Amino acid sequence: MSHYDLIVIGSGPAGRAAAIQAGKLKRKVLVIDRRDRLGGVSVHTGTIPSKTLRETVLNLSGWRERSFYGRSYRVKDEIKADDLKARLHMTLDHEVDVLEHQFNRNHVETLNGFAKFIGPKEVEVATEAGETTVLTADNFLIATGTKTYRPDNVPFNGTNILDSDEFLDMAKIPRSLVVVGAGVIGVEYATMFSALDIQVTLIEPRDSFLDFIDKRLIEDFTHQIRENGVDLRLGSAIEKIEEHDDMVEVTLENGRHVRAEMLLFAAGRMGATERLNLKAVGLETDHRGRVAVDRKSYQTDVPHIYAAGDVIGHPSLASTSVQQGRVAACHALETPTLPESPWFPYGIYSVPEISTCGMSEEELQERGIAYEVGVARFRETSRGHIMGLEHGMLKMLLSLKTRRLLGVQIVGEGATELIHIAQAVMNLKGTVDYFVENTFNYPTLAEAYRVAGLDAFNRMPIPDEFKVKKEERAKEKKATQKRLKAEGKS
Ligand SMILES: Cc1cc2nc3c(=O)[nH]c(=O)nc-3n(C[C@H](O)[C@H](O)[C@H](O)COP(=O)(O)OP(=O)(O)OC[C@H]3O[C@@H](n4cnc5c(N)ncnc54)[C@H](O)[C@@H]3O)c2cc1C
Ligand SMILES: NC(=O)c1ccc[n+]([C@@H]2O[C@H](COP(=O)([O-])OP(=O)(O)OC[C@H]3O[C@@H](n4cnc5c(N)ncnc54)[C@H](O)[C@@H]3O)[C@@H](O)[C@H]2O)c1
Repeated sequence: MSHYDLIVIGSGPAGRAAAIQAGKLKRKVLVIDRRDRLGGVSVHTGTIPSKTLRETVLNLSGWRERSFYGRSYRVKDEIKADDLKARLHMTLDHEVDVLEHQFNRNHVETLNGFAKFIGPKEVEVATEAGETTVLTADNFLIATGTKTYRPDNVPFNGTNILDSDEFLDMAKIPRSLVVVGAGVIGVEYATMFSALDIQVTLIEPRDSFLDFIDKRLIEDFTHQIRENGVDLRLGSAIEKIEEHDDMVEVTLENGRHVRAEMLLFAAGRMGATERLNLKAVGLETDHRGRVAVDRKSYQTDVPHIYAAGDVIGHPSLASTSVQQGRVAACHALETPTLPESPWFPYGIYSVPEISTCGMSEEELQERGIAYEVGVARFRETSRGHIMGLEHGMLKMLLSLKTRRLLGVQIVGEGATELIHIAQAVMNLKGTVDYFVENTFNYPTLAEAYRVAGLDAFNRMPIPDEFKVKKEERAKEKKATQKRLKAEGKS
């Protein structure tokens, strides 16, 4: 029976980062994944495919050029499912290739099969062929991520009533699409397909959506997506979903009906822990199948078993999963490491993009923090004119007491890249003065930071150290007059 320093269950971003970290520390590490290809949800059905699809949609539809050439401008007239899939396969193959190479270089062993605990330091791995292997380790990392939430009353059929894992496999692009759930997944896919000129209805039972984003930004975003053709129905709980003559019909509790060729059900995800047999190690999960951990070390209640990534819940991002996996491996292998920074960005790859870092205006109000706001619109920047941007804004929130940057919210082109300036300034404890003192490349969208910074700066009280004292100024004036007189110039 093989024994390891660390066994990682799941090869998504958390498992991958943990395994490579263990390899760098020259420890014996094994990654088990039930899929025959490494990479997890992130590479195969989540982050990478959805972002590749977005890029393909924007390129083939000519979306970014339409403000110059009109709404009917297209790079390719008839876009088919195969056009979308071609680039997807190339990107995924490349991602898997890079990952396998990284594992090889770092002596990370891999095994394909379903893992379950059979004892505190023992897992059994079952292959698809029905063979089983038992392996032991000093430490374990549960990085099994999530699976889609599929309630029994939704008649999933794998063809036109799909969850988000199946969605990218569609045989044909529908002419009309209903997306249920205006969470991050629902909003991203709804807006991407709307950019392909597909009639999209986005249904959300609650009266609001993406509540962790600043309300003003969401208002701007809602206006834009409605203008782009998304039929957003908030406060619309679903009574039933049925299939009639190749069409999907959604009956809403308010009595209204929505019909479309395809339905995407994107109402959240559940921790993939059901088959791990966590009872065998004395661990429990919450109602969504998630495992509780100490948020600094990622240790579960069983000290040699760690958990990281989506399986521990919020924030459930590939980006944060990577950090968590690395920190967990270091802790398990008793190696000091740098902690995670407090401020990390959210990126929503909708059309248009949204990205935020730090607090929203609502959060500042709840906490009773006195603040000032600075706003810049992309159409007011030269880069925005060059790119033909009609929309897009950056909103900056600053403490009136300390002048520190507390939050930045961006909607529009390049938001997910631009946000890292805010992240750096916030983590380095920067103030509004940073944006006023520093020169930005011109013409860039990043210049919006300077514009928003100045907007707030002009309304903020000037700190004492910047104020030129009256007496000092009078003294200076006198000294200058004296000097000029002595030089015979006055
Ligand atoms: C459509 C979509 C788009 C997304 N877009 C973004 C984005 O743009 N940016 C971002 O940061 N995040 C995004 N995310 C979230 C991101 O994909 C997840 O945060 C990330 O994949 C979580 O990584 P993880 O390491 O927890 O595991 P996962 O990537 O979920 O991988 C877990 C792996 O464990 C395996 N596994 C499960 N159970 C077992 C078992 N018992 N035995 C063996 N193997 C097992 C699974 O097969 C899987 O391969 C998106 C998610 C989705 C669904
Ligand atoms: N760009 C990114 O970072 C990115 C992209 C996609 C997904 N993700 C991650 O994936 C995870 C899952 O995303 P998600 O959008 O599926 O989940 P979510 O929890 O973000 O959103 C689910 C939405 O569905 C609604 N809903 C819940 N039950 C419903 C029901 N029965 N009928 C109709 N609507 C219902 C909820 O009100 C909510 O608005 C998120 O945690 C997110 O962080 C991240």
